[in-house]
Amino acid sequence: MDKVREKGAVITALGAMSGTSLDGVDAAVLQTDGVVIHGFGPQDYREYTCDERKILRAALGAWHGPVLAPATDVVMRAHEALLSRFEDVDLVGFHGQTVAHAPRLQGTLQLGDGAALAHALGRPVVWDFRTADVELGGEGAPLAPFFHFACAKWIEADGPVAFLNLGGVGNLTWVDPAAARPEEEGALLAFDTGPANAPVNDLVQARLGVPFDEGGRIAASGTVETGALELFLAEPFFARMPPKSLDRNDFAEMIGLVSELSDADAAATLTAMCAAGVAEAMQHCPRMPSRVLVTGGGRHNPVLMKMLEVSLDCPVRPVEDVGLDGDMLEAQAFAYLAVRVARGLPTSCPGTTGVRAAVGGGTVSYP
Ligand SMILES: Nc1ncnc2c1ncn2[C@@H]1O[C@H](COP(=O)(O)OP(=O)(O)OP(=O)(O)O)[C@@H](O)[C@H]1O
Ligand SMILES: CC(=O)N[C@H]1[C@@H]2OC[C@@H](O2)[C@@H](O)[C@@H]1O[C@H](C)C(=O)O
Repeated sequence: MDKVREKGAVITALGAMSGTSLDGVDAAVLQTDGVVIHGFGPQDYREYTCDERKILRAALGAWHGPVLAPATDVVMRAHEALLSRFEDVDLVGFHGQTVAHAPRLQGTLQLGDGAALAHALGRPVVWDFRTADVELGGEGAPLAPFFHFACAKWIEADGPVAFLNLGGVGNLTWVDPAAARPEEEGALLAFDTGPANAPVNDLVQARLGVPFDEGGRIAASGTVETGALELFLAEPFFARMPPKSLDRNDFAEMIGLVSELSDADAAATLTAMCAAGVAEAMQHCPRMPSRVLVTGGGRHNPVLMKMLEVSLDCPVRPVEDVGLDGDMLEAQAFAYLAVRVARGLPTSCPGTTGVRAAVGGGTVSYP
């Protein structure tokens, strides 16, 4: 614990992320002083079973009520099982599972009890990363951008780059690596781009009983229905200036737009919606980045990657091209943010969430 408090010491932090696509929990170790990335460590993954996923799905959109306790139980059990596999960890960053997100109305809700996890693991746990930002007028999301800033420094980017995360929802971070600190004005612009994999996952789960369109194989043989795509792009979300963030199911009704289409055409159209949302998002970048570095599960989908390449005006590459791990970047982000919280450093700023002033969000619980 002393090391966590010792100013400037490099911490071995373990981050855990249970994302909106509901596939499972990612966990990864990062060595950092909360500013610079000093190294990457072991990582692991715990997939949710079909039954667990059903319980989590049932909790989506709920702020209270009987669906939350069993879902919290699933989240806690999965995290305890996964995180107890790691040794020699100084600090844990625990994101939890977002089930509801409406920052200007009810707030934002991530399931999971960090105090109970600290007790179970015998290590300090940083959690509830989003509430403080929302209370200060921010969107509470996205939060990975401060880590993206550190990644841009780590890859020694010599001009603006963008990170694009394609999970259940998509989010884009434009980074100017010339800035000294992430909270500096003009260093970062970040926001959610629109739905990413969630609508396709929901479609193929409902129609074919499979959790996602592996390798984009279903979409690959389909044709994009341009009328549905136009209706999608007419949604006011896309014209809105950042900051902006989404709940996983904010675009759930898009499935209705493809309900008459074949499986292949419906999957192709929903996949195209994700790419079109990103293309719209690029218009908000202060300057065109030298490249878009893609992280998250969507980069494994060649149909989606091709659509992005065709519709964006700059190269689109997976983050592996610059030596990062796109399956673990978010888990690493919450390890990084945990150290920042423990050190009293900010984790969001007006450019990333629209919060009134740079703020460090998160609660530290000790065993
Ligand atoms: N091989 C693949 N082919 C096609 N799609 C894939 C593949 N692997 C993963 N995906 C997609 O990526 C999703 C998982 O992405 P990821 O783990 O980045 O999401 P997440 O962390 O849950 O979401 P978020 O970033 O929104 O919180 C899967 O549900 C699936 O839709
Ligand atoms: C409220 C919430 O959990 N939002 C997630 C979600 O998944 C992707 C996108 O929407 C992003 O805004 C955020 O996650 C990432 C990890 C973030 O905060 O940067």
